[in-house]
Amino acid sequence: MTPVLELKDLHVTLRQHRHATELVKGVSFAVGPGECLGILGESGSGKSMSMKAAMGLLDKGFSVSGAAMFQGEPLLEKSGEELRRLRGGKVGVVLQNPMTCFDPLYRIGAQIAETFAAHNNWDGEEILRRSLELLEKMRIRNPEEVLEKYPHQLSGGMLQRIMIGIATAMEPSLLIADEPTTAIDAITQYEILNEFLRVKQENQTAMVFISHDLNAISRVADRIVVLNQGRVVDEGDFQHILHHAQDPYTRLLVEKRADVMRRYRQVLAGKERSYA
Ligand SMILES: Nc1ncnc2c1ncn2[C@@H]1O[C@H](COP(=O)(O)OP(=O)(O)OP(=O)(O)O)[C@@H](O)[C@H]1O
Repeated sequence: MTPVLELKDLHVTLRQHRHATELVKGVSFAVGPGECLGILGESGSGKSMSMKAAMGLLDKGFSVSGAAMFQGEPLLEKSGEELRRLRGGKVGVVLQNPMTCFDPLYRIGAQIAETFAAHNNWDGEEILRRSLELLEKMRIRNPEEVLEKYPHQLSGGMLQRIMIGIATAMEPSLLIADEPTTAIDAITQYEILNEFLRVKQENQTAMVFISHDLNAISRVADRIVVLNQGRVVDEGDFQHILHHAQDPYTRLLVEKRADVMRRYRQVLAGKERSYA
């Protein structure tokens, strides 16, 4: 089966003055329909850069080589306009900083409606119904009021949820989510991750879920790729990463998680004793 997304020996180099710095050094992976690939790695390891390069989101200072294929078509050969059409249509992209994805001058409702209208032939009533539905799915209270707000009137977490809502409502073939739950509290995060799982199962959406949060990744990802300094250093399912990861940073994340789980069990045991 043709993967939905495939990166083959992807390199990204930043050229500044006469200096060239290679930031992504030959990354390869593939994601199939209904599969979620988690990309784990510390800050600066090249997680965002790899996906931005594939989706044409880097400016002219960066040169990209290798191959990135979407449903068998080469992405690196597509024009800026073709890639723009793909994003928000067949490919949903949820970026790290939600503020940059909204226009400060327009109300949230108008921005959701614009995205819906650009990619569907829904009438005004259908757009309003779907806009309210997406806010409700993202656990946003008073959705009618929220549609009337400007971006600066909402919290970062709310904007992040709205962005996830828009991307998932478009039922894309591929959803790329870069640290999508960083600004969201733990309980809402749990519900949002369920929404990712639902979309993956119901629509057979392929997903790339970028995070440095091993717990979040372990809930949604079927397979995990670990990046370190622009290279893939570990790859496998969650159990493999938990027990056999070689990379020191991955080990550190795994140990930190084990430590949290140990303390959680101790607290539970303490509670049980005090109830006895
Ligand atoms: N606009 C830029 N100009 C110059 N270097 C950049 C730029 N953006 C990123 N880099 C560098 O590219 C490397 C990879 O960055 P990238 O954003 O992919 O990291 P990341 O793994 O996604 O981490 P984070 O989670 O912190 O975003 C880092 O060394 C970073 O400093």
